[in-house]
Amino acid sequence: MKVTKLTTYRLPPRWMFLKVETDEGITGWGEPVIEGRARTVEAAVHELSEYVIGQDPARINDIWSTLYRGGFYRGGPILMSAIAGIDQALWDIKGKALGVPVYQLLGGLVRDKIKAYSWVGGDRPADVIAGMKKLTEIGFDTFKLNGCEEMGLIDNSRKIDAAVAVAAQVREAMGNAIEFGLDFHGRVNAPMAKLLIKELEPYRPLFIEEPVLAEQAEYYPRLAAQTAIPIAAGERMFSRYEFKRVLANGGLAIAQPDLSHAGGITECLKIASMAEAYDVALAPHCPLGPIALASCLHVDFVSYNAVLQEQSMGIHYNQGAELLDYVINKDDFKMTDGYFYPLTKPGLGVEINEELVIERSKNAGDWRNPVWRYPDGAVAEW
Ligand SMILES: O=C(O)[C@H](O)[C@@H](O)[C@@H](O)[C@H](O)CO
Ligand SMILES: [Mg+2]
Repeated sequence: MKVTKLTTYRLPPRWMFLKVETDEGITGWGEPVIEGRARTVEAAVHELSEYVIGQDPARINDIWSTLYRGGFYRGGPILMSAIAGIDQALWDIKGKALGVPVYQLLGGLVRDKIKAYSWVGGDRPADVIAGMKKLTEIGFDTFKLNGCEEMGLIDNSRKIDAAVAVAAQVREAMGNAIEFGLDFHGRVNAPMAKLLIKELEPYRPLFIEEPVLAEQAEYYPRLAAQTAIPIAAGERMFSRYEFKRVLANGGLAIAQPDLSHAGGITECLKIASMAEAYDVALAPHCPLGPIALASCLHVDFVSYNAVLQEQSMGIHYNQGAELLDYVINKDDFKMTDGYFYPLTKPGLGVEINEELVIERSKNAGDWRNPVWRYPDGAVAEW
């Protein structure tokens, strides 16, 4: 079998799908994208396609190594997201060619279901309680919300109190019937992270995500030393080499590689195993679409340390399209009591409505995250 063609489709709300065709009629789908830089990743996918077209799609490891090592320069969000989407599609082809779901190719199920969590509250979490109550009715008991709004390098008590008030309201309204992670979203610098985490301790968030930016990962062990709340990070770490340093330095309790940013299934499996060796849990990052989610689920179902799966149903970013809009086999993604079950169809287990993809890709738009500014006019981390 040989790869014959790579076609990319930028799509609402802010996704990109990749279709990889072969000379035996088997097609694989991937989801290479960096939110807000879809066109850049698209160019990278087509530049890398020179190393994929004409190749045997079964040789995933060799193609992956060629894409990663063959261009001298390596790593980073753009190239690793392009590789991720190609890798996902190659695993999809392999599973379809052999008639088995990808998790069977990776040693089979290590669990029967994986707990999902849902975003509530949007960019500026105010009233998250209503959102949580609605989702508990369909079985969710685990949520994530932004831990704060903009936070200056040194900020004032009112900002800290506003952030803590949200966590206090959640615990007040929901008790310990639910759990919630707080995503600092990289908005907080080391000095304020120490203070904010200390003030949040009494409300026992399930984890604090990106307490500081990934480029400040050396603070993770120092922050972990001051708090019992698990530190989570990984969505802006793009290879096992980035995770290696962070795992070795300690402090990380939950690794959150993104299956569409960190080299795909091939690389994230390695990251999952490395994390397990350090007793670090796996909770793949996934605010994206169905192919990214399916790729996460196959890794979750073969990774002993997988504990939670992010998914974008109802996420504040999904304006213009919802998680399963482009999926034919929607029922396979049904969450029961807040859990996902294995995708058992061959390959990744996502049947893409190609006609709708082609239609909606005609005016996809270019999603951009907001650029926030501090009161003094300087750019703030969003
Ligand atoms: O945890 C999450 O889902 C992420 O922090 C998410 O909010 C961002 O990755 C966003 O997608 C960037 O555009
Ligand atoms: Mg996050």
